[in-house]
Amino acid sequence: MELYDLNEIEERVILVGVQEGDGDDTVESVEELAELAKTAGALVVGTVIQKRERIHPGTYVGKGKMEELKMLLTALDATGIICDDELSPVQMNNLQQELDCKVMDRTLLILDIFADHASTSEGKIQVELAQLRYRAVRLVGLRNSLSRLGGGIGTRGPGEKKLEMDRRLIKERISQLKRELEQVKRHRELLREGRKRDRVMTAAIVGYTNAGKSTLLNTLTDAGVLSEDKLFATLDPTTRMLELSKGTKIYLTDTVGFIRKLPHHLIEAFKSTLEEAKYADIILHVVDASNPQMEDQMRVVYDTLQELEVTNKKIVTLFNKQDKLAEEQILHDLNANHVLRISAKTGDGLDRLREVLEKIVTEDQIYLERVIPYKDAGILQQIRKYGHLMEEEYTEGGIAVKARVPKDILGRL
Ligand SMILES: Nc1nc2c(ncn2[C@@H]2O[C@H](COP(=O)(O)OP(=O)(O)OP(=O)(O)O)[C@@H](O)[C@H]2O)c(=O)[nH]1
Ligand SMILES: [Mg+2]
Repeated sequence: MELYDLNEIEERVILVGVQEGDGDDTVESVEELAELAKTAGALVVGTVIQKRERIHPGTYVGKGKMEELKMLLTALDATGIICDDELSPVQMNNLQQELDCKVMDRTLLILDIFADHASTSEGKIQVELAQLRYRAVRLVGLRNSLSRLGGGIGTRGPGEKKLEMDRRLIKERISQLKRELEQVKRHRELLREGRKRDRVMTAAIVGYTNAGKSTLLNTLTDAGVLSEDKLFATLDPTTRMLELSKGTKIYLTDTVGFIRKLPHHLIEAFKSTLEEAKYADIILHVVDASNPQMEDQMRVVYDTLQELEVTNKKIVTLFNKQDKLAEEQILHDLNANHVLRISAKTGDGLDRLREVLEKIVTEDQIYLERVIPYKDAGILQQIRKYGHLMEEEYTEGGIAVKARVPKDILGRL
């Protein structure tokens, strides 16, 4: 009989951050690291922040802090530390030797959460790829670190559980995963092309993790996507059709959330998923208006969109979770176009959102009033398929129609 489940080991961790120069968001970043640690199932028992001109290239923190950490580890009975930046292989090894505890970093933590939440084969391939790339250059440090508890953070994932893989095997596995990903990517492209051929616009729901993106999709379309008060609840994009008014439709795609210091390996591996926004016509940017870090989070979203080369889109900014705000917290000066206050949870403001979406969709369409000869009745089918047939009247001279059609279709009619 097993006395304890290896996955349920209690990890007691100390969070470590370095505030470089006059950087000012270290505290917030470390608070978020605590959320990530919680999501990954660890118990945060302490936090250490060091101010330094720059991160120590060999040991992340300086000598003095290292001594402090050693004492804290014993005093707090901690099993490991989590550093708020991605550690180089050298830093990881040195910390491991100096502190003689499990050494983790922000990237390992995020990869672990992704690994835990990946459910589709595409998600799993992407996570494993990102994990292997991260591990490949840190084999020694990770092996020493992760073998300590025999489980927990850093050991979750679709791939090989043991870290005994050698570099050559990892390389082979990486090429295999890349080939598999190529296929999945093509499949995703086909789906996208299919939607494009339908002439139905797509809106991508993007935003910081936990902003309420999935809740919004669920409230609007009954999509039944998992929404949770956890970071990165969603990894795989879900697309649903939303009927705006009779005949006007739009596709909505829920996407993986963004976070500050999103590991480079993840961006690379998740490119095909993250790129859903790149091929959308409209960006619905969901913001958690109840979060004190709202502005920083919005900036991270803009930066990430830029990195993914998502440009020239119509953006609708949605200040969500209004139901959580006190009257004095509500911003009253939101007059800019396409900025709305909503509650995805209560449904407040969503009628207005539907109106805005309808306006955007119809902006791209041209109003048409015309009598179509009976011999060209096929045109009606085209209008029904690609546009919005508002009225049809059968007269002597032909069919009198009032309709809206996408600009690029007009020539064909
Ligand atoms: N009070 C309130 N809570 C909300 C609202 N919208 C979402 N939430 C809550 O916020 C949490 C996160 O919601 P999700 O919809 O999972 O957020 P997400 O943006 O999809 O998050 P990830 O997929 O993890 O990136 C859940 O606990 C929701 O119930 C809202 O309008 N009001
Ligand atoms: Mg979600």
